Formats: sequence, C-alpha cells, structure tokens
Amino acid sequence: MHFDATHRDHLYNIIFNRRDVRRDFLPTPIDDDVIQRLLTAAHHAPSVGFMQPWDFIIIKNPETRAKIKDGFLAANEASAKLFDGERQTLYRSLKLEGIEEAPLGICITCDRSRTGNVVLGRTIKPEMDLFSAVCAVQNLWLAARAENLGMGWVSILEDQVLYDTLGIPESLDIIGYFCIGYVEAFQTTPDLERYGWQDRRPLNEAIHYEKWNTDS
Ligand SMILES: Cc1cc2c(cc1C)N(C[C@H](O)[C@H](O)[C@H](O)COP(=O)(O)O)c1[nH]c(=O)[nH]c(=O)c1N2
Repeated sequence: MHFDATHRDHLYNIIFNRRDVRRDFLPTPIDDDVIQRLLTAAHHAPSVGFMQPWDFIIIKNPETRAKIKDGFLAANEASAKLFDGERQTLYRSLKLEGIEEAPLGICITCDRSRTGNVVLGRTIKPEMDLFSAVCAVQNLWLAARAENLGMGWVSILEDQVLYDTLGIPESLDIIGYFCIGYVEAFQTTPDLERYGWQDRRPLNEAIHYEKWNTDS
C-alpha cells in the first residue's frame, strides 16, 4: 500500500493531537468493537524477536477502579513529599489520573519469558522486551486518539496494587495502567505545560548531527 499526502497528514494530526488525558472524561461507555479495534492496534506493535510479550487486562468495574484509585492516592502522597515548597504546592494542584472518571481501565503487562530464554534481538539488551510492550502502549494511545478517546498513563501507583487487585501472576512485569474514555475536549497543549510544570524542549536541542553536540 502506498500512502498519499492525505494519509500522511492524518497520521501527523493524530500524533500532534494525542494528549495524556486525565480530566474531562465523560461517562459514555465505549463499545466493545471499539475496544477490540484499540487492542488490535496495540497487538500490531513491533516486538523484539516478534515475542509479543504483552497482555491486556480490561477493567470496567467501578469497585476495582476504586481500589486502584486508593493505590494512586497513597503513592501520590508519597510522591508529593519529594518536591519542596512551591513545587510541592504546584504538584498537589495537578490532576494526574482519571482512574474513577474514565469508564475503561487497561493494565498492560509484559511476559519476559514468553517464547523462551533466548530471544532474537534481546540477547545483548535484555530490556528490549519491556520496550516492545511500550510500543504496544503507543499504538494504543494513537489508536485511542483516532477514535476520539482520551487516554492517560497512571504510573504513580505501586505495582503491588495492580498484582493484588487484578490477580496478575507475579511472574509478569507491569508496564502500566491506563485510563480511557471519551472526553469533553482534547487540549492542544500537554497539561504539565499548561499548568507551568514543564515546557516542551525545543526540537533542535534534541538533534545532534554526526556526533554528540553539547553546544546545541
Ligand atoms: C511512561 C509514562 C508515564 C506517565 C506519563 C507518560 C509516560 C510516557 N504521563 C503523561 C505525561 O505527563 C505526558 O505524556 C507529558 O506531560 C506530555 O503530555 P502529552 O502526553 O503530550 O499530553 C503521566 N501523566 C500523569 O498525569 N500521571 C502519570 O502517572 C503519568 N505517567
């Protein structure tokens, strides 16, 4: 298949308009066929040795989400204390999850032993399986945006909360917990930038030609 400029522009639009969403979720349920499309997109991510190490746990039950929210609250309190003074005040004013408001939660795991001990492409860099599972996250994130669904990553959460609440085997690694739902509106700017926590770094500072350039 050859993509034309219209396809290209659609993809870039989706990339640039994707946001980490944790506020303004609507209670509107998400149809199962939409969820299936999202997971199919995630499942088509690249993976080292094609090991497809991910699994997806779908969470809709409000009681389950309330337990996960409790885990967030504990972790967030501990996290807030690591910042001082005004920075802590600003941290505490941020909305960093939408666990209970978003009607759908997805937990993504990584089975590092899937396909055996020796994996093509992972022999020298063992973390490649974890990176592969994160590729599935990004596919999910972009597919969600294409479906006009907001998605937010909640990493302010001890893994044990998810192992216990969701009955995940301890042999699996937890990649993340994600809140998904329709939203009132998508913001054009990341929340952390909007609320004065962190600005986007200029792209030219991130690009180096031929070798590392400390001047740029
Ligand atoms: C691995 C990882 C983990 C987290 C995040 C992202 C990623 C990649 N982000 C979202 C993060 O703050 C956000 O991506 C940036 O601020 C940029 O905003 P946009 O994603 O462009 O809207 C995030 N946001 C949040 O409110 N609570 C969280 O726990 C996390 N955790």
